Amino acid sequence: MKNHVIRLAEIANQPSRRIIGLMSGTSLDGLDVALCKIQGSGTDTVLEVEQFATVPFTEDFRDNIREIFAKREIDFQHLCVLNPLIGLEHGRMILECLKNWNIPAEEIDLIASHGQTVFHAPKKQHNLSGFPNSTLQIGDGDHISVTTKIITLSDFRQKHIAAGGEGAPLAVYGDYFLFSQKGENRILLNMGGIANFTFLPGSLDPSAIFTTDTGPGNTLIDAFARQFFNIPYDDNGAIAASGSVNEILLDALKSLSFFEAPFPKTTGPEVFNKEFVNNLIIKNHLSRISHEDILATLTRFSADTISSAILRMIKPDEIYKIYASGGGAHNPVLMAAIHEQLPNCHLSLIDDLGVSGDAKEAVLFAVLANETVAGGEVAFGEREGVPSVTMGKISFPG
Ligand SMILES: Nc1ncnc2c1ncn2[C@@H]1O[C@H](COP(=O)(O)OP(=O)(O)OP(=O)(O)O)[C@@H](O)[C@H]1O
Ligand SMILES: CC(=O)N[C@H]1[C@@H]2OC[C@@H](O2)[C@@H](O)[C@@H]1O[C@H](C)C(=O)O
Repeated sequence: MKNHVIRLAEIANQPSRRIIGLMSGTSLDGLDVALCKIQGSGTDTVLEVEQFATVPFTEDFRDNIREIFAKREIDFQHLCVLNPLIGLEHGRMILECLKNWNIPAEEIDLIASHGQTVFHAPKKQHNLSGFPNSTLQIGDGDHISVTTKIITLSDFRQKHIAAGGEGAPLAVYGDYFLFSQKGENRILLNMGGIANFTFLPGSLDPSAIFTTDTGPGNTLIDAFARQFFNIPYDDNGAIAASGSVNEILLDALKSLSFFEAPFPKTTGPEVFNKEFVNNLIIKNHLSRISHEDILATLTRFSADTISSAILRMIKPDEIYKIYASGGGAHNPVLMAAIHEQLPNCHLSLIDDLGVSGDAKEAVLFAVLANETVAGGEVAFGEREGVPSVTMGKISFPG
């Protein structure tokens, strides 16, 4: 047997594994790097987040991604050269983190890399007859593995699609393993560029677990904060708080058919982008609306669509606790608007359950890699959106 296969089997048999989880989301703010110590697997998973950092992208790196990000028409050569470049850059960022943490690379068992989503096109969105659900993450895993000399699992979403899912949300797997609690109905709400939630029933019945994207989290707010105010995001929702919600624009935004479609569903900035909003502004003769009012309206749009998705799912006679994570949990205007519409739900932060909300998605990929290498059967039952599969492709450094 080849040495690297022997090494992988040894890692699988260890009582615990040190796994670096990586996430680079739709906000393009930076690479989230979570060093996790993971013991056991499945619902017996015991997690310790040893270190966490977000390595910010340079403006140049971000612009390079934006050139192809969520666009229907691109320079194909640029996509081709970005795939290895992102892998190399992510590898370099990991080595930088390890140096800062004073941890030698030899002490790390695995890397679990999400990569950079550049396009997401489920069937319900592309509507092309005969074509499957599809999603594309780049940042090649072999380049990460060779750069760091650490066995790397990457490209987790393809298997999910191959097994019948839309490639997202994958958070449901980690959420179920790490955060299920007997007797408490939990809703784990993540607000990144796009928002999604996982419902974890207090009964612990895996067949009742539910997950879906809800629509925009911060992606539209960020896009217009950048365009109007030349800032990466509306810090603490200050600009939105200084404006007023425009009800005509809000109604027009909410009339998109995506919101009527049944659960589970996924989406991305391919749908929720500046053109989508600008077209509605023109169509509804709202060109005099102030920049502050646009940000106030977009913030309320995210809050309303998140809340109404949750309301569609919860039963009026049961009690639910919502645990928020992702960058949107730092926006008090967004959080207050959600709370206002869900008065019967207790709203707090995932940090209360012992994992930082900023680290949660990177941790998820470490948990998924742990399952693939050392897990048992994943028993979610066979139903739409949550296939029972292990995910990720394995790259060896040698
Ligand atoms: N203090 C803050 N005030 C307002 N918004 C904030 C604050 N901090 C972070 N954010 C928002 O959170 C965003 C980053 O969120 P996050 O890192 O969770 O997204 P992501 O992981 O890139 O996206 P996705 O989960 O959709 O892939 C920022 O772009 C910004 O919009
Ligand atoms: C295709 C893609 O990258 N989707 C992301 C995105 O960001 C949030 C939301 O849209 C979610 O569905 C998913 O990420 C998280 C990590 C998930 O799969 O659970």
